Amino acid sequence: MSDHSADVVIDVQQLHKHFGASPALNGVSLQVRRGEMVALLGASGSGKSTLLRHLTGLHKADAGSASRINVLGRRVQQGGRLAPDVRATRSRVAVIFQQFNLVDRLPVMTNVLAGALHRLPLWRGLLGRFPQAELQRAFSALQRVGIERCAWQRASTLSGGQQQRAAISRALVQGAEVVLADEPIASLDPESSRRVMGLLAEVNRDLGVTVLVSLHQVDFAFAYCPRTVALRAGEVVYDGPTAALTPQRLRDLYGTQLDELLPAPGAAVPLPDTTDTLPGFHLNHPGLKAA
Ligand SMILES: Nc1ncnc2c1ncn2[C@@H]1O[C@H](COP(=O)(O)OP(=O)(O)OP(=O)(O)O)[C@@H](O)[C@H]1O
Repeated sequence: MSDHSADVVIDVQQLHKHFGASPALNGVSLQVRRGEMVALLGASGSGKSTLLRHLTGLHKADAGSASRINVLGRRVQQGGRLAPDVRATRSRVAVIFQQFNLVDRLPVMTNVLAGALHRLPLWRGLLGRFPQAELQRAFSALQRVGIERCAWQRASTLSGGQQQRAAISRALVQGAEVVLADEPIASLDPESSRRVMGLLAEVNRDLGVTVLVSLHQVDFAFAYCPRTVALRAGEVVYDGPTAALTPQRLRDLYGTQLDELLPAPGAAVPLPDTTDTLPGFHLNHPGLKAA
């Protein structure tokens, strides 16, 4: 991988994290190249969220440790200290959480436009006056994920799957080069899960966005992610092609934890899907004025 160091957009070296006396990450090293779609697999408590949160500096590694994280060629943190310009890096990275993706009381459109705030003057965000080009971009992003008809609804009225699709729209409006998705399908039904994973795969394939997505369902890793990094108890126990994760290999890696990673008996195989969009919807709402 060192031959392609310019392509490495996520570079984690020797990441150590304790919460109190308990180790959560124990020397995790990981590199992801531009344009990859990688599953971060692991049972509950294996450290997936903790790792993802370090990538944008939401968690700091153990002070004084050898931990070092670079994203998009810029230092995020080293030895438990955040880089002073971490905000600039964050503006190029979108984070999609399992829940709490959106501001409930605001319209979906406003939530999606939040992706544009990093490149606009503060007053525009405060007054809700967005340039026409940004409104158009937000609407196109909602069309892309197939929920433009929900643009003017309060976010709280959307289903979980629709909320995740809105979060993907926001990432598109942001122009994110990297998407970090933390269990984005953990609380969704299988059909919504398929739709959300399909959209992440589409964004990765069509726009070249690098995607690191944590999952605890191995079948979704098989269906959508060519590469899997598997965590167990805060350590990387596998990093390679998802297709090479045979049932025996998974059993060797996870033992009794494997039940948590397998689909329920009889569950449908989550094959990739395409999105449907509704033609003929237009940008037209008095609540947000183009200016
Ligand atoms: N803020 C925190 N304070 C204390 N301990 C924490 C904190 N966040 C995570 N932990 C602990 O760190 C370990 C890793 O947790 P983490 O949430 O990263 O796992 P995970 O793989 O994302 O699990 P899940 O799939 O359940 O979200 C767990 O033992 C957890 O209890």
